[in-house]
Amino acid sequence: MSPAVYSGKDSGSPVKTKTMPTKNSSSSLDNSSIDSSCPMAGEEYDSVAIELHRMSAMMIILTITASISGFLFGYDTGYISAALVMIKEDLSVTLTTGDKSLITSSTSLGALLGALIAGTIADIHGRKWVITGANILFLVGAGAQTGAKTVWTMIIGRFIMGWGVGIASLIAPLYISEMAPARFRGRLVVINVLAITGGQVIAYGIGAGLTNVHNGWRILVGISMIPAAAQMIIFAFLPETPRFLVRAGRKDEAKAVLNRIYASASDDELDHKVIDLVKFTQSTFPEGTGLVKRLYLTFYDLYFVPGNLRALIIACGLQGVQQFCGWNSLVYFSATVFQSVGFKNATAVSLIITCTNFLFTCVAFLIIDRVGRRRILICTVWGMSLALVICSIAFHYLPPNLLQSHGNAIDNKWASVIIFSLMLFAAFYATGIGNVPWQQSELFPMNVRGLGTSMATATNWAGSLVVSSTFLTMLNNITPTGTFAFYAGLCAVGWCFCFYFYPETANLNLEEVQDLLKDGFNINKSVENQKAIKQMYKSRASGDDFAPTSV
Ligand SMILES: O[C@H]1[C@H](O)[C@@H](O)[C@H](O)[C@@H](O)[C@H]1O
Repeated sequence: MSPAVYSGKDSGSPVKTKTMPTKNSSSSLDNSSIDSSCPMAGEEYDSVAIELHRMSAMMIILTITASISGFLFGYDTGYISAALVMIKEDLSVTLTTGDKSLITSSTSLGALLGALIAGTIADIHGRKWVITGANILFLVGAGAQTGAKTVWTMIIGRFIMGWGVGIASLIAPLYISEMAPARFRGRLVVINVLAITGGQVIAYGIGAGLTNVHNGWRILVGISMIPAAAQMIIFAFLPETPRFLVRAGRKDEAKAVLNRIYASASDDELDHKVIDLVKFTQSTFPEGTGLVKRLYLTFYDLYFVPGNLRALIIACGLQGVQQFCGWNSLVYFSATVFQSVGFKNATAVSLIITCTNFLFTCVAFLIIDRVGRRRILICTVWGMSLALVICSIAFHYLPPNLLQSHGNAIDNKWASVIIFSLMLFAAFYATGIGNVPWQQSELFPMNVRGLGTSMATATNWAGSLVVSSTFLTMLNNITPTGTFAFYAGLCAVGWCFCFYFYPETANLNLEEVQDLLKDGFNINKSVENQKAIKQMYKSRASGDDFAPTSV
């Protein structure tokens, strides 16, 4: 594959021949104007040009508004750590380990189910309305928990909210990546991850502040209804993605949306962009194919077209590594762990860990397009393993019953090592595997993107479910030392997966990713191609090395 040189006629890629744009195109895109028989569609043109425009303020508004979904994902998974130590007897009983595991994992189970259907619903009804649907689930779930008087009401509330979380976790990055100009896509998707980790920090912060407030956890849960309601209202006024509109045959509307994203683009450039999208998104199903047949064909394409299957293996594998490294055991239970080893304000200590996660997601934001996804993972996943080994050793030497013997664990040197090692773990995690898997939509061609991202997101939540429902039992049965050593081993396996299966996809456009995966995982080829592609964008964008990812 020769990097970055494609025919505008064939690929629809932003990286194409340097033929100049046509001057005679119509601004109105009826169906015939973008039919392949149309003269304009047959001309060669410079489709890099539109990608070199500055990003509009509208794109930033869209990204921030969509990222409220990420915030809710983070907040709703984050507050449970504090809530579990605050609930005490407010649900009529003292929570057992089983109750805590169920309350926590019911969200992951709901999210797993939500993620499974989200991609298909988004393909049928559009991305925008799926976000609204997730908001309704957030509101109902939070309402049920805020007023919960029993453990089961709490579990059901968390389960309903989980559906919202699962749907939102898939749809927000999808919405952003389908809206984003190619060269800003990597970073814009990381903004959603910043919102997730920021949401976790805020949940922990409010949790720490409300620790001693009677029924404070109800306030903590209730607060989540504000952003959910706000996003629902704002989204009513925001557009669908151009891709969905094109696929639905609403090309003029798609062009209008593109006009708001590429605010300074010429009419010609916008028309050609729509033509590109048509080539990418047009349905391959014969006219009149029913829903069941469509689903069957999409499944078939995803699992039996080798390139798609490789994309699926990578996307699901990365999401699996993200979850089975054990990070979320800390998000959900760090306060419980710190409390059990004798920290006085356990939630405040947990806050240090989530803040580290947030700060290093900012680092990822700065380097993801520059350094590349693969390189970041190869350089960070081994560090997670190392940090967990240190943590495991420190737990081994930590005196039991620290609370009774010392008053506060913070005075113990092994306790400090635990905090330090978990901060190190969080830093390595957040820079790499915490966000790279959310770039998943760039791996799939449009015809299997909804289903492919559903499968990958479901893998994420399945991992989260397993971790959240087994972590406390593991602590009891194989001790914290054994538990963290186990996760260190899984991180090592995760590193091997990244090394052998994940090619570098940064700076590639969609055709290049598909092409790359067609006949193998092509790790070496992908790494070699990077320099040439970066160089090409640098010269075209006059020194801007903020290169594109995919269409
Ligand atoms: O990308 C996010 C982020 O890393 C969060 O901290 C974590 O809780 C989520 O599971 C993950 O998907």
